[in-house]
Order: sequence, then structure tokens, then C-alpha cells
Amino acid sequence: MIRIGIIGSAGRMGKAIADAVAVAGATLAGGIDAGGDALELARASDVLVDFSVPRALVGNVGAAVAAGVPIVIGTTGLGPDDHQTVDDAARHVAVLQTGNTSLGVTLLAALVRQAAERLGPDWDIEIAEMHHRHKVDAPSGTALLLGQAAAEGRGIDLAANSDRGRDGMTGARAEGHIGFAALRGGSVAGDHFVIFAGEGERVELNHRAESREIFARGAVRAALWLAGKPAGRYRMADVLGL
Ligand SMILES: NC(=O)C1=CN([C@@H]2O[C@H](COP(=O)(O)OP(=O)(O)OC[C@H]3O[C@@H](n4cnc5c(N)ncnc54)[C@H](OP(=O)(O)O)[C@@H]3O)[C@@H](O)[C@H]2O)C=CC1
Ligand SMILES: O=C(O)C1=N[C@H](C(=O)O)C[C@H](O)C1
Repeated sequence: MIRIGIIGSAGRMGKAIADAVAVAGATLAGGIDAGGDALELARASDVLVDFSVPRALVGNVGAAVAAGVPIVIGTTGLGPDDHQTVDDAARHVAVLQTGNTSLGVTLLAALVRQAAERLGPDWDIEIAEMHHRHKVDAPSGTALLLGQAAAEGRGIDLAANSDRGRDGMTGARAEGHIGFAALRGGSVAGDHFVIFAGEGERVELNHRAESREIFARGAVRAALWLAGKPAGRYRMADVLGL
């Protein structure tokens, strides 16, 4: 049986993942939180699942590489340096990094890419998201993942064509940009809205998470799929065959 080690095990997602490991009939190798020994956990695991905080990424990925075990990274709020860290690690072990492990969002990203490509540059793209009051990063990892899908569909660079929050005298909308808006409140597990606004019509593609269970189930599915895979950077679409 495949042994899964959880980083961020006492957190909201860590607890949900532990439940999903049991449901999947896999073995829980253990879990750590702040101050825990990631290398010790990695050595006891066949695969690591990291849903913690961005500042722990370098140490967690380093432990995976040192122990030679694959790692699923679900932590969001990652910056360009973190993505470089992930790319470097993927030369040594199998790494799957994603802002959303759910089946629904993985499909949504494919639909968004297709819509952006087919509708063309005259359609403005806006991405809105709502999450629970405890969430610390914005825009959500999922919103950025969906923005990246839209940018790929359009053949543009997301970082150079984003509006991340408008306030005050912003001027008219920048042509071709992808806009992001973040709402926070209550216990919302994660809602995402991708709006294609054209002249006289709109196309809206949405996803609503009803609980964290969908992310946890997807994370465990990804971990079981990743265990034993050769080094490389993988995506949820690879796991789900989408
Ligand atoms: N990809 C996806 O599908 C999803 C991703 N997420 C992302 O997962 C992450 C966690 O979310 P959530 O569970 O809600 O957050 P929580 O704040 O509930 O949990 C985070 C956990 O990480 C632990 N932690 C903090 N620092 C470290 C460290 N240095 N090493 C190891 N563990 C550490 C915390 O422990 P302590 O209390 O000791 O500080 C805590 O238990 C977020 O980035 C979130 O956006 C969430 C849902 C789905
Ligand atoms: O912090 C959360 O809760 C979530 N984080 C992920 C994100 O940033 O997109 C995924 C999900 O939406 C829940």
C-alpha cells in the first residue's frame, strides 16, 4: 500500500486529506506542521502531499528531492521564485503543483482555454473568486490557474497582461488584459467565475466547491498517480486524462 505523508496535516486541508487517504484505502505515513521534520516524513513516505504555506516550500521540496520521493504541491500564494524551485526539483523527482486538485476545476481550465482561443481578443476576460474569511492569499491559486489557461488560449503572457485589483481612478479597461477580483467571507469553500464579456453578450463559466472534500479527494488521487512516476513536472490534467 502506498504511504502518503501530509505537510500541513493539522490544517483545514491536511485534516480533509487524512480522511480521504483512509477512504482511498491508502496508508497515512504521518504528518507535520510548522517545526516538523520534512526529511524524516519524506523518508517514511512513498509520496508527499504539501498543503501548507509558501515559506515552507523550499524545505519541503528539498526534503522530497533528498529522499527521492514525489511530491504533490497544493499550497497557493506561490511566486516566480517558488515556481523556479518547483521546476528545479522536477529534474530530480516527480512533482505535481496545482492551485486546484478538483476534477471540476481541471475541466473548467480546459474549457476556459478553448473559449479564450475561440472567442478571440475582442472579448474581455474577468476572473472573480470568493473564499472563506481565513484565506490569506489573493487572487486564489485557482483564479491564477484559470487566468493562465485563458492566457494560453489567447497566446499571451499572463504576467504582462493582468489587472489584479482595481481601485480609484483606474482609467478605462486595458485592452487585452485579464482582470482578477477577490471576495472573502464566511465559510465559502471556493467559488470561481470566468466571464467573457463581448459587445452585447457574455459567456460565463463557473465552478462552485461545496466542500473541501473535492480538493482532498483530488489530492489523494494525484498522490497515488504520482507515486513511482519518473522525474518531471506534472499537472492535474495528466492525472485525470483531460
Ligand atoms: N490546490 C488545492 O486544490 C487547494 C489548495 N489549498 C491551499 O492549501 C494551503 C493550506 O490551506 P488550509 O489547509 O486551508 O490552511 P490552514 O492554515 O488551515 O493550514 C495550513 C497548515 O500548514 C501548517 N504549516 C505552517 N507552516 C508550516 C511549515 N513551515 N511546515 C509545515 N507545515 C506548516 C500549519 O501549521 P501551524 O498551525 O503549526 O502553523 C497548518 O496546519 C493554502 O495555500 C490553500 O490555498 C487549499 C484548498 C485546495
Ligand atoms: O484556500 C483555500 O481554501 C483554497 N485554495 C485554493 C486556491 O487558492 O485556489 C483552492 C480552493 O479554491 C480553496
